[in-house]
Amino acid sequence: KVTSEEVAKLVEVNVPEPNDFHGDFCSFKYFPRNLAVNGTPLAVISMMDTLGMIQRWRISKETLARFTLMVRKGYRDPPYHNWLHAFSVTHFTFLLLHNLSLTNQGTLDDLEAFALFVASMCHDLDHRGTTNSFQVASNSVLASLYSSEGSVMERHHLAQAMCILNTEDCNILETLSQEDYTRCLDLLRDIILATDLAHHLRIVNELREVANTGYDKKNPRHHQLLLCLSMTAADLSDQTKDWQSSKHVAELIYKEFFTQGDLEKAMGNEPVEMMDRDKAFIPELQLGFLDEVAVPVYQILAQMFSDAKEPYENILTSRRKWNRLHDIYKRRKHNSTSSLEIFE
Ligand SMILES: Cc1nc2ccc(C(=O)N[C@]34C[C@H]5C[C@H](C[C@H](C5)C3)C4)cc2n2c(-c3ccccc3Cl)nnc12
Ligand SMILES: [Mg+2]
Ligand SMILES: [Zn+2]
Repeated sequence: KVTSEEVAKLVEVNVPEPNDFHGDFCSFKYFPRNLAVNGTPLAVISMMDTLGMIQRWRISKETLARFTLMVRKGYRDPPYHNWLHAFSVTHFTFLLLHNLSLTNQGTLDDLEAFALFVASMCHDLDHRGTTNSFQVASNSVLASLYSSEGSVMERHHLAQAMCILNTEDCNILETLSQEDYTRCLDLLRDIILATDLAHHLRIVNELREVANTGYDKKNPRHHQLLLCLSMTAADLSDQTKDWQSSKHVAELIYKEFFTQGDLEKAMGNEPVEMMDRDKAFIPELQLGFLDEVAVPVYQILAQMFSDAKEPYENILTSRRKWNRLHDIYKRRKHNSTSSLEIFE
């Protein structure tokens, strides 16, 4: 799947500093989707090197190169849930670990940080651009495998990550002790399953509790909750960038949603409004998602870590812009506007 030439090219070149990719690379305002896609494998290696993970876990550069290329190849090309999404999620995880210094003061231990980074890369592997409920409704193979446990897609992403780790010369965990190896797989499982937003909604009250009482580094449950919060914050991080970038990403997401809605109609099923291009009013749907799901994530994070204020302020700005768009389009009478017209 990955040629030895591709691997050799990645191994031979010097590992650049993060700022060699862009002056703002280490800042929360940087939009990682602007990086040329052929530069992303090297950027992943540069981020891991900067976080000290290559040395700490004695990862061979060749194994890391092959693993990174295999993960990139493990993504399909739907409008949103592709490798560029996984890369942008991984970049935000890098920002959290690097800018909040989560491992220097023991907020997270080294193995948790490493698992969070690897999970970010792998968390949407082999995504088909359809939701968990669509798997069940369409009786997909993945639903037959996982629907009894729930989080169908997330269990598949985890299985794909395990497959890559079990592939010859791709196992970046091979140098870990038996104890660290076992714990790392458990962490990868918990973190990837936590990317199901239904799971996030189940723990969000507990997250608020921790933010109010204060994070306790001695409490293993607080470590677990912070890993889930960090993963969700990374997964939604496109909404914490500048307005034009956030709007462009929302366009990709609704392209995916509406394609699923078209499929559901073709199957004779009624899609939910969010997936129905004839019914969706995107500014309203976006405001709902920001208020009910996304903004609280960064509010809780900023409450726990003062250095995480910037993404919270950015998503509030983004919300204000969606609100303005909502009012402009709500006032216009012709409600036959095509739902994607707002992206013109
Ligand atoms: C901008 C933006 N909008 C989004 C609007 C809506 C939803 C969404 O899944 N809604 C819900 C609404 C209820 C309660 C739960 C479970 C289901 C039922 C479906 C969530 C996601 C959105 N999303 C994501 C994203 C994050 C993780 C997985 C998939 C995706 Cl697409 N990343 N960015 C965005
Ligand atoms: Mg996902
Ligand atoms: Zn994702």
